[in-house]
Amino acid sequence: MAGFRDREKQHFPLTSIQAVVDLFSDQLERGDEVDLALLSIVLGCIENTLTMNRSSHSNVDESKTITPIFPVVEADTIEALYAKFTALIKGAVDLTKFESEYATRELVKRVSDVVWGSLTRAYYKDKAHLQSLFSFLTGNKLDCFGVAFAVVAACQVLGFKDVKLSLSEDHAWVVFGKDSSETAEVTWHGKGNEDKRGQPITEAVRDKAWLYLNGQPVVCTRQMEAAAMVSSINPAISATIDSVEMGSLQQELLCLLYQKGHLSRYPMAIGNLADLEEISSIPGHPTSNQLFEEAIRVAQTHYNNQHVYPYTYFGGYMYRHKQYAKAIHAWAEAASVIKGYNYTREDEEVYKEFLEIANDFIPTIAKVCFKEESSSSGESSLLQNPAVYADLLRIYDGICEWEEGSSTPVLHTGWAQQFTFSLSKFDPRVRSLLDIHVENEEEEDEDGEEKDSSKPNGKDKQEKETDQAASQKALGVEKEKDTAATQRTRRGRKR
Ligand SMILES: FC(F)(F)Cc1cc2c(N3CCN(c4nnc(C(F)(F)F)s4)CC3)ncnc2s1
Repeated sequence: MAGFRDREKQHFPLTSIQAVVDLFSDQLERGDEVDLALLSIVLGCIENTLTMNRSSHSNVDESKTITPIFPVVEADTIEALYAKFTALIKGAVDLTKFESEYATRELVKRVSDVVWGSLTRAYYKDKAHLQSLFSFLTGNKLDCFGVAFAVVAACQVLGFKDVKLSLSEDHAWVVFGKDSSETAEVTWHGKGNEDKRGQPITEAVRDKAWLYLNGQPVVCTRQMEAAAMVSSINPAISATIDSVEMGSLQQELLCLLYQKGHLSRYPMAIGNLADLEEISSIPGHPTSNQLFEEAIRVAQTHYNNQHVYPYTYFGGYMYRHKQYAKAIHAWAEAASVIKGYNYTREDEEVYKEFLEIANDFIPTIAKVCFKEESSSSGESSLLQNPAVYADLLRIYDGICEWEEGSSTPVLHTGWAQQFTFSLSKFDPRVRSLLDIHVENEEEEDEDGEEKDSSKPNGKDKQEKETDQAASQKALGVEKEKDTAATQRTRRGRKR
């Protein structure tokens, strides 16, 4: 049974990032005995010190040098909070009613009610730093991820090894029972939605629903739950300032988890590490590029390519580094994923991602490249590249297909204006280089005669090639030039 014993105590007092990394490393070696409550309280305590009520001059002296400050975390501070958590949970759940080795729906609901019942009545739910057990125990506040995490940590304290955290790209719930065959809502989602705590996630709820990843969520091991806790670290001191020490701690812990193989089924955590490596890469660590590509491969291999964020992470990275053709290609892949979903009112987060891509990033790319073309020798290869134009059509087609069959509309005229603006910046000749094939469908020409499908766009091969050769020659189509990377300021993300 996890507990606050000599093995843990020997790491205290924690006085540096390395000391916290050593504590995590020791815990991770314990396999599924990783003590979630202990680690969450420690991380929450450090985050609280490094990000809350820090006057902006606290560690800047007259010579403007910034002395790094790392809080000293004493054993008895952590032990007291740990004891408070175990007493709250064990005191509120009568285990004599739950004899089985495996959790039941009643047990899970009871634990969720105990956590839920301890929260203060009214507070801003999407404020920062409400994700940890430190926040729960010292402020009685948790965000929606934090409630799900606290339920799993509480079930660990009660000795139920089968209750596991299940994660989508914008929601969290638990699986439990023999073979993790049962599911249960344990927290709320979004604003103005009635919570469904205690209910199972049925096939009807989950199929074609992005919020549940169409039945392909990340079901966590204990070590992956530690990775989720590290991913939920929020280094932000204010809207514009991050704690360097907290960001470094998050990066070192994610890298430790990565090197031990605990991110191998967790695309978003790999993406979070990639984001941090992009801001300040550490020698010996994997590069951002490698990590973004690995996150995509993991989603393709283990989650039937139902995850959107690995592609939008990568697209954002390519966009920031001005590799626009690769960014547009990644967004086309993201659109190919979202088109398989039906949009509902609880999908605002992924709606915002596509809104920014289609109505901000892509029009900006079109403007920048169009300006380049008119200023230089007309050599903006992007706007003359048929592959990029095809990807753009895939993005718009995917978003339209996403809307089809959905209970809530996605598109409005603003989208159409931006679509047409961006498409209009491309050289008209790229269209003649496009072969839009309709996979194994009978094609009919205008008078209803079956068209010879070997003649795409109604032209025979010979005519087609002549057109293409002429356009290619006229366009001098070549590969997108890589341009210098730009430093990215980390985009704070709602958890
Ligand atoms: F549990 C919930 F409800 F909070 C859902 C989860 C979110 C999330 C996450 N995120 C959210 C997505 N996020 C993104 N960062 N960039 C993104 C992209 F749009 F650029 F792809 S998505 C970073 C952190 N990172 C690790 N694990 C999780 S589990």
